[in-house]
Amino acid sequence: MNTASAPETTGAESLRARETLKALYGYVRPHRWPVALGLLCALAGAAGGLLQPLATKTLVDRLSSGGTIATVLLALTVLVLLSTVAEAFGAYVLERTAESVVLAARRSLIGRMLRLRLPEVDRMQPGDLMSRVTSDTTLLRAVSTQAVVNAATGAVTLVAAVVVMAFLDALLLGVTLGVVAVVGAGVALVMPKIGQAAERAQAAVGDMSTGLERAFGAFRTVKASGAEQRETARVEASARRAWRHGVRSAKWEAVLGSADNLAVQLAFLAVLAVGGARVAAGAIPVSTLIAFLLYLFYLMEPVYKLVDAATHYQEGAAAIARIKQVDGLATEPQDGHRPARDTATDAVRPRAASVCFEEVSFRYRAGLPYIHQQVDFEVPGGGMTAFVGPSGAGKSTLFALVERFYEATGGRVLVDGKDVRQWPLSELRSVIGYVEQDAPVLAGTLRENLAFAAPGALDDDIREVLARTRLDALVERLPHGLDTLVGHRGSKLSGGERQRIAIARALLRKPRLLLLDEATSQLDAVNELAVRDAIAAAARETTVLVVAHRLSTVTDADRIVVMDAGRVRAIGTHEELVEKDELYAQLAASQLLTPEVLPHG
Ligand SMILES: Nc1ncnc2c1ncn2[C@@H]1O[C@H](COP(=O)(O)OP(=O)(O)OP(=O)(O)O)[C@@H](O)[C@H]1O
Repeated sequence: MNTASAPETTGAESLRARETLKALYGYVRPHRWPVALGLLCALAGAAGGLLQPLATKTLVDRLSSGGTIATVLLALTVLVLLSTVAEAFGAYVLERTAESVVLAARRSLIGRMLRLRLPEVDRMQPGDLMSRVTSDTTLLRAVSTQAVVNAATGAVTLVAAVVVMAFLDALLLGVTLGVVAVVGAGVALVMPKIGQAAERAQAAVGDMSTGLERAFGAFRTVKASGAEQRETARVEASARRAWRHGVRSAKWEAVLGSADNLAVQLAFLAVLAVGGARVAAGAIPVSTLIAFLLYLFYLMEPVYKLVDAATHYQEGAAAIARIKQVDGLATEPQDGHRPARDTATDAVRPRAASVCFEEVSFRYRAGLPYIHQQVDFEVPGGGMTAFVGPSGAGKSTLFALVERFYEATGGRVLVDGKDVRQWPLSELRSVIGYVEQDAPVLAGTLRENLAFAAPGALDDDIREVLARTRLDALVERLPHGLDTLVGHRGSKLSGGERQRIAIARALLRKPRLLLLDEATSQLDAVNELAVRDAIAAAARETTVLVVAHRLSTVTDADRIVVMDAGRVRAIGTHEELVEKDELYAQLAASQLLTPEVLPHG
């Protein structure tokens, strides 16, 4: 058997339990006073219940001795009313606090999500990450408040009832505890199964979100590929898995739910038998047996509360484990710099930034092949530098290293002569305008999209940039102008419009370094010419780096860097490279720029 790993597993589990309790305490701590108030109300309600059997005993005793019962009845009524009000108020305070706990957990998760490092997001599924915010946090609701209070009131009232029962008759108490202990042992065995099922159900909910996110992310492709049914089946499979584990958890919860009842019923029978014999023998009066039996049923409540608390703890522990997993993911450093520079109102004209790669090697993760090896080039401030080369050569990855989405495995990337790792991250990014390959547009209005990277942009600046990127005609055409909604991922716009919006967004930032990754690939000839003019104008005051497949768009560049298989092959102007670099000459020839250099033969 697997004896060697057994102690290790147990150790890890007990550590997990400690961590879970610590995390739980972390969630409850800021709300300790409302939780204490809820607890107090619950205890007041429970105390009312605890006194009821004693009052009943007094009532029976008075009846048997021919005394009046009006005062006792009145006291009983007041007791019932007060304990009901206390319980209701306590329940409200706790529910309110539970919502606050969920909010706090969500805020902390949301705050973390968008600061995650790119490599972490690469290896996680966005849908699963989202379900931790939307679904897992809801499981904290019960465990952080109701379960805490149930555990406390359950334990206190259980002890109080046991003490009173001990005074009534120690032997009967012994019988009761014996039965409860046997059932309790069974409960302890079942408990971890609920936690396990809950964790698997939550993971399946995460998979479900991932499946839906995947399908909506390529909605048109899904439809065009006739893949609706397959994708539906995929998501449904996760939904069924969540159902299966949910049902498994429900099964064990039902077993537990009946356990408290079973314990009390069995104890009732045992007490009835033993107690009956004791009454018959004259060892105890009948009123004591009645009071004891009433306490026995009263025990049901604290036992139920304890079982309920333990069940919620198991579910909550599963959610906490998934939430804490996000806490374990690496985030980008936060520095004091303003996240987005209000460049629109900057009085000082920004300086063009230089870029230098020094012997840079890079791979996305240990174990994966190297994308860059010994990449070495220098781009002075200003002008336009183009990166060309076959697909997969590592051109876009260069930009990812400049933005410090990923960090070089070896060598240094310098912006303005300073290693990007020495720059405060938000300051580094605030000097860069970046148009990524797919030119994403976000759901919202056109204005929001344009001002996304420069929230303080003035209307005049927006107008100027719109004209430079030839978007002014589009804005006039749109029903609500700049305030028109562009749809999910800009679905209501054409590909070329989306690209021009992405370029306008980057220009509006007035960057010192502009990174354009295949930014004009979807533009028609007229728009492309206009946008190229806008980029050329930007290159007079900014350093512009472009990745381009169509060489026609970069022949005017001040320098062209030819990349191949993660290395720099050659650097020069178009004319120089046509002369000196075979790969570039072939690329140029295949794009009909220089038919005379087509390979001979
Ligand atoms: N996040 C990532 N994780 C792992 N590998 C990646 C990741 N992004 C890109 N790659 C791999 O890195 C290599 C270089 O990609 P990159 O996007 O830099 O190439 P490129 O020269 O810009 O290509 P293209 O011209 O087709 O856009 C590719 O082989 C790609 O599969």
